[in-house]
Amino acid sequence: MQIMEKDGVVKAQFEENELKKLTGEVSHVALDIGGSLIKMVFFCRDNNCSGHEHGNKSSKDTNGLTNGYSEYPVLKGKLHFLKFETKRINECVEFMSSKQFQSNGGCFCKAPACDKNIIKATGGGAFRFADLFKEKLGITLDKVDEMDSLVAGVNFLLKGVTGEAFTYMDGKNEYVQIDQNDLYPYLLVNIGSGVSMIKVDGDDKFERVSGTSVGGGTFWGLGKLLTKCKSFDELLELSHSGNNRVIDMLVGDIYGGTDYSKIGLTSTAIASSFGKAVSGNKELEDYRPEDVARSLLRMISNNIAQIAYLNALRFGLKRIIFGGFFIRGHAYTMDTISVGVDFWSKGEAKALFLRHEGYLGALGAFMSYKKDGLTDLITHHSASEPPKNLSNCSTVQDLNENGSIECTFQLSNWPV
Ligand SMILES: Nc1ncnc2c1ncn2[C@@H]1O[C@H](COP(=O)(O)OP(=O)(O)O)[C@@H](O)[C@H]1O
Ligand SMILES: CC(C)(COP(=O)(O)O)[C@@H](O)C(=O)NCCC(=O)O
Repeated sequence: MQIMEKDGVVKAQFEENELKKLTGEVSHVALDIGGSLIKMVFFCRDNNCSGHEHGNKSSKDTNGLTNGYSEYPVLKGKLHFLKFETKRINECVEFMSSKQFQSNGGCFCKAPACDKNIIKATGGGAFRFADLFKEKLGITLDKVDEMDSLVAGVNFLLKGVTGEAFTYMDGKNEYVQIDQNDLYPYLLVNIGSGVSMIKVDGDDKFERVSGTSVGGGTFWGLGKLLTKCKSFDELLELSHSGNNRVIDMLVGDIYGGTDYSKIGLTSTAIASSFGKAVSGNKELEDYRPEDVARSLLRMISNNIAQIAYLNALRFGLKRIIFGGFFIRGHAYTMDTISVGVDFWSKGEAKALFLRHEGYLGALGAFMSYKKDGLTDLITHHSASEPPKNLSNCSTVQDLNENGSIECTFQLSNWPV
């Protein structure tokens, strides 16, 4: 069985041998099955951790949990992150089956409300693939609303994980510690296949205020057609060496090389994305795929940044947090978005990015185990070091090494 793609986190944590060691140690799996990717978050107890932190010292069952104690068990371990392509959902199912997630995947607990073959799932695929999970794994997907999950996920990260949020501009990233008393309001812009914009005013207080169908799916879909790239990462990589000016029509192209300063446009500003393709007798083959990829990435990122800014302006929000796997920690994408937000807001609004950008929904679905007795999920320290300077790497992949999150939680529905 091949895992479609291992990002830095997974590579560091889940080489085959490591995966074998995880058997029987995994609990509380949550899925976010989106239009493009399946994101999985699961908790794995530390090997050296018995699973019962405080209270009685009597014998433990095979799960490392106590039998018939008056105290609730406290589990210590890590949250791990993994993703698969939605079109290859069978690989996800095979992975879960091989790790026997169906027998210990839901929860450790025995309370009726917490059946071990029920797992939390969000995203459209929680509806679309419910029968598949039931049929192949005997797992029932307990559906959690996608917007609720995104907000719960981002709030968890912003409150609990040091080094999670950062700004990115001119090749430099800066880690931002957000004061928890000054977290709200903010605009969450989740760039998945499509884009959702959510005004967040409190822990469970939010409103989806806007969205656009021109998102990550558009970039990858059009990019695939126009460049013949075989993978998303190949398309991103290609864009790295491209020059958008070959295809984009700049203000200077229209104004004879000069700025249009009266309305604040420099000669190098893009007047019309892909606009140059109209003039001349060039066919698609006459353009370098890297230039096409670059123009496309710039067009989509700019457009999202502009809609995000307009929504921030609409509600007087100063902080715009960008999530979703479209960003992929890609330097040029983040730079384009940041410059766009800065330019249109005249420096008033700030774009923030997240290290676990693509896992907001899955984390939020994971948090919803709270309702079933998982309480006090406490993170112990940061995912790892705060972001390094990104100037020499094209994606945040390097950053994500050891991106698993150390935590403990308590199971309050453990039978006494
Ligand atoms: N390995 C990948 N395969 C496909 N798309 C990817 C990949 N990595 C990043 N992406 C981008 O991420 C987008 C999906 O982001 P995601 O937040 O997972 O949304 P969804 O929930 O719609 O799947 C894709 O449309 C694409 O732009
Ligand atoms: C329908 C969705 C919430 C699904 O989420 P996704 O799988 O794209 O992450 C999202 O694609 C979206 O918000 N689309 C934009 C629709 C619109 O506002 O025009």
